[in-house]
Amino acid sequence: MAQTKTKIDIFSGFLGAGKTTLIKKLIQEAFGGEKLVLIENEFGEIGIDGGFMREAGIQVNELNSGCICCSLVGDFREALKKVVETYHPDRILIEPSGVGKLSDVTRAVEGVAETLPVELNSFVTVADVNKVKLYMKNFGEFYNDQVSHASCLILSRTGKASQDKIAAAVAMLQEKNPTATIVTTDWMALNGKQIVAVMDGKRDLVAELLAEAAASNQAHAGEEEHHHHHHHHDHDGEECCCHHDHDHEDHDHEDHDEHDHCHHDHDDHDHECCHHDHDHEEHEHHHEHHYDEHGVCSCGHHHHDHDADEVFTSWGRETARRFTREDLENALTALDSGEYGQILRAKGIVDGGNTWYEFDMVPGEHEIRQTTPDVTGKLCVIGSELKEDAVAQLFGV
Ligand SMILES: Nc1nc2c(ncn2[C@@H]2O[C@H](COP(=O)(O)OP(=O)(O)OP(=O)(O)O)[C@@H](O)[C@H]2O)c(=O)[nH]1
Repeated sequence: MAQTKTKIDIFSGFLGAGKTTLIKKLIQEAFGGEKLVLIENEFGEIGIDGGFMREAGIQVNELNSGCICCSLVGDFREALKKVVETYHPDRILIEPSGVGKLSDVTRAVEGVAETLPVELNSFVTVADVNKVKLYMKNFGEFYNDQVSHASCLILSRTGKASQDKIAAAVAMLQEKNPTATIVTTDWMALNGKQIVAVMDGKRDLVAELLAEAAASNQAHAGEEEHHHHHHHHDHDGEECCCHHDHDHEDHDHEDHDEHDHCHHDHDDHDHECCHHDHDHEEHEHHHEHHYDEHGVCSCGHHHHDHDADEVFTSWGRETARRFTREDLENALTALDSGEYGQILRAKGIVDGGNTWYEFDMVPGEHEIRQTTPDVTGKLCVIGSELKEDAVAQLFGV
């Protein structure tokens, strides 16, 4: 009798998009009775979601050691293999880091699928309807990869969004991914089973992606390749002298019509091999690297993909400090001011004295909820150009 394959579903999406929320909904409403394993890869030093999921009795394997795209070739494949061999689950849900590239994850899954009884079932990307434009522009290299490689795009927060906002988001997403089904209905109005039916509906795309991933895996195994492929040369020996890949293909030339203000000049990283700042946003306009048509910088080096940890910083602390709701309100409001860098995500769980609080923050909104005690308080803040000392001071830790 043929062995039943473990289905793998990947839930990609930028920081704070709603991946965990969606996964929880599907676990409750659609995957009942199945033996599930959730693999989370949080970008950050402190895993917050793991505890929440454990409460629901779901096996969680956290890989907090940086982001998935950095540790992909080693850790991630190993973790996936271990999970399959140890638990033989019906389904593995993978939640990559919000700043992971979906193409990296699917490639790794495909690598594992060659030797284990697993099949890539779906790869969805959750996108906050309010942030599509902003993130496409500022973090396109990561964001657009997630959008363009998805078999299904699921918009979050559409319940409160205007028709125009939703239509604009859909148009931008369709430009990057014309074939994916886009779920625009507020999740609250849908049953998880309806969402899963859409996720499962794009088998032709799965086949396409598998073929693409297989070809890409082969290319990885081979020697050097053309500059615009999404390859990680740090694994096969070709690095820029700054030890990072640089890929500029996703940088657009749109004008700055939003008030977004991220400046990726990487002051705290030594990226000046060619005596130019590797500034991801500014060179949309200044082209300080002077690339020729082969993608070779004037410093004589190829520049390829950025690793997430070049662009995003995560700050995390475990703390026994007590916070009132007001303390948290003030801190989360201050985080959104721009004074602490461009904060993209904050979450945590803290002792509130008579109760405990957990909180979530994405640009423009935050939420504080009462919760049950944890073993200690945890704080996590992710952003670009994060002022870590100031953040620590803000939380008084
Ligand atoms: N109103 C509303 N809030 C949402 C929706 N989706 C997510 N949220 C809220 O947004 C915050 C972040 O959601 P998560 O599900 O943790 O997002 P995530 O993509 O897992 O975030 P990371 O942990 O950064 O990877 C939480 O406070 C959610 O309650 C939605 O569709 N509507």
